[in-house]
Amino acid sequence: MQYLIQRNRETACRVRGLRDTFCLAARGPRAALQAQQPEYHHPDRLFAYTLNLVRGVGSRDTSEQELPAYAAPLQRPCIAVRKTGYDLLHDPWSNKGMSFPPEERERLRLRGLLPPGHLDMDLQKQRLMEEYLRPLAMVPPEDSRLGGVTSEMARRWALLQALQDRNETLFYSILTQHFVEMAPIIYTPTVGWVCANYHKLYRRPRGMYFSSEDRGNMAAMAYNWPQDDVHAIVVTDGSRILGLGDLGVNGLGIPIGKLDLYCAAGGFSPSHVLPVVVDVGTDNEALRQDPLYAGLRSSRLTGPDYYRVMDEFVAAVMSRWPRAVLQFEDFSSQHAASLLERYRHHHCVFNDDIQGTAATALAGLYGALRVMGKPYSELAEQRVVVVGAGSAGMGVVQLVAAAMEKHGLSPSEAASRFWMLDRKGLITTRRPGLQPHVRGFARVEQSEDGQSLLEVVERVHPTMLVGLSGAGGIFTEQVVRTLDRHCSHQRPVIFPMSNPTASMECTAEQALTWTEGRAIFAGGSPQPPVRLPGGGEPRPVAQANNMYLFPGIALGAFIGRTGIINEDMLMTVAEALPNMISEEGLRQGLVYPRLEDIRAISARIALELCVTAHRSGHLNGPAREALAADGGGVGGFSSSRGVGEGEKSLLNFIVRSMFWPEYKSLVLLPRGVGE
Ligand SMILES: NC(=O)C1=CN([C@@H]2O[C@H](COP(=O)(O)OP(=O)(O)OC[C@H]3O[C@@H](n4cnc5c(N)ncnc54)[C@H](O)[C@@H]3O)[C@@H](O)[C@H]2O)C=CC1
Ligand SMILES: CC(=O)C(=O)O
Ligand SMILES: [Mg+2]
Repeated sequence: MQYLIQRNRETACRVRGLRDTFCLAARGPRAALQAQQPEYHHPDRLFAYTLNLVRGVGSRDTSEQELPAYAAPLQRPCIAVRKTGYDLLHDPWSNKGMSFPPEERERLRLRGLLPPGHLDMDLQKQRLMEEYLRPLAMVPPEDSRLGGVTSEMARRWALLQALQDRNETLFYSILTQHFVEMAPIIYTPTVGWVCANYHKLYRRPRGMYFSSEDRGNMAAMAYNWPQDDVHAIVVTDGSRILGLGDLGVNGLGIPIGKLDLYCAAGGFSPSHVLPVVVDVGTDNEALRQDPLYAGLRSSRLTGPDYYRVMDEFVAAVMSRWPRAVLQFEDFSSQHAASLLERYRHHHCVFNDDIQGTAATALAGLYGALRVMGKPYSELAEQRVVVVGAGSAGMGVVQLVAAAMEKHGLSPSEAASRFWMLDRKGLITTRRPGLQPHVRGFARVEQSEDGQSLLEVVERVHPTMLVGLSGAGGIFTEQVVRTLDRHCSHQRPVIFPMSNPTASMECTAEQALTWTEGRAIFAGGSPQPPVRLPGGGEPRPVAQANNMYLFPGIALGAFIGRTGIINEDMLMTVAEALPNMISEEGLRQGLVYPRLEDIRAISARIALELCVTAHRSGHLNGPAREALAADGGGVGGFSSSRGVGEGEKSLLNFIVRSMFWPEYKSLVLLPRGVGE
């Protein structure tokens, strides 16, 4: 028997080169097992068995009586692996994708690296064969909800996704070079289609999954992620993905898309960002019934249970990566604002839909004033109708009102410049159960409660119309023409900001046609240039999307170690962005700077955020030192505000800190070094 072990050990060591592990594992009662179970005479099988003992079972105090129970898993053939976690998933010889059973996920440190659901090999084959036989069958041109995403866009997404899985440096090099062309492929609108179909498109794991079934384990799970130094995390609970509603764990596509922009536009390194979905169930019945759906099939947690899961998640990731910026993305309004309030004072968190969108909308409205040759202070004269009183709409109203106060209005005067509508129409103080932050902007004329958008526009004569409802097409021809007719002393400003394309409240072509070119327009998703009847050059169209700001906000907060992101910072970046519009852009009616310059824009936004943070004592680390130092100049911006010497130095520091995708020399570390 001793001889048998010796022989097997030597063979296994020779074959596998894993002597240490094997020798450790081969101590104890394995000899008896070999005597009883001839299949363990094969070195691979003996090795796998002993390895399993080391990893899990074997950590217990074993005895010969227990051997048959230990032997049970080995009724099925097994192979030896040395890799665990992320490395194992990316090893094609051992990877099983979503077929890893729960005990292997635990033992091999895969927990959190795969969706919580399980697919057996039959389902995996079925999914592949469906696509094999009907390529891109998931793109239904007739599905108006996802309109705007063609099969060609889906094909390009798949191509880029496969490249990103193989070679991130090449992926980001191409993406930064062709940003304007490719942003609609990796981000809105294509990402909306991707999320709706993520359970069919899923190939390789990307990011992390925490679920309500992981309660009690999240702090440990965070260590399954292979990177010790994460700089930015984008998390969703999948409850409100763009204007597409509850998509459960499929929503992970959004944090992935956002972080692609963090890297391409904001200069974060791809190896230091982490996309996450927290799976608390889904109320999307169609997904729950779909055999390929990869998330929990229970209905969504709510109330204290929900917050317990989120608290544990935030504590887990913030304790492993305390310097990371944590961005909340596409949480339904039921939880978005309360989550932000819950964590914003203790961690560097921000909600992109509330805060990033608010700053972007305010920047666009200032941009519209610049297009009209008016000063920012004219904002206080505007009459603003906002359709959609959810996270995004309320965030916008609050920040724009704060800006009006800066321009001299009292809080009540500022509130009186807004008319908010939700799916029940105009919101007045008559509405029961209004949350305090909505009540402050509810109209006091209670008899008008529930008025339609058309009635409001007819009566109020707004100058600015913002859509954040997710309700595609509700800026009808009649609404837009009425708005235009009553907007005699300035051009009407129309921002249908919902995403993806089919959820936009109207298109650029509609708004410009119905107003005969007078509208100053910006839409949530990209729009092609519009050629108006009567000829002339096609008019380029601005995109009112928070992608203009969130990469720079996160970059500034991370580099400046600000610890918080507050309203002052949002206000500053909103004021800075329109200053980057070129004179030609203003002539063309563009309310945002050129998207081609997104990296320079992000660097500048990061600078503005850091400078504001410095004023309130929130700037820390090397960024604060850089601001105090003299430095050389950095070019590339058209800003009306000059940049002082300290700021030049800080801008240099920011630009130098940004990831740039290029191949670098790789060296092989000798064994033992850096381990
Ligand atoms: N362009 C951008 O940067 C951003 C765009 N968005 C878009 O804004 C939309 C809303 O996002 P959230 O506020 O987070 O969602 P939410 O679910 O919190 O709020 C939606 C609001 O729209 C209202 N609404 C729905 N249907 C309506 C209708 N037919 N008429 C009037 N109001 C209606 C709802 O009552 C609710 O008040 C989404 O489509 C999202 O993609 C959100 C963030 C950023
Ligand atoms: C752009 C974005 O964050 C949204 O549509 O939700
Ligand atoms: Mg969003």
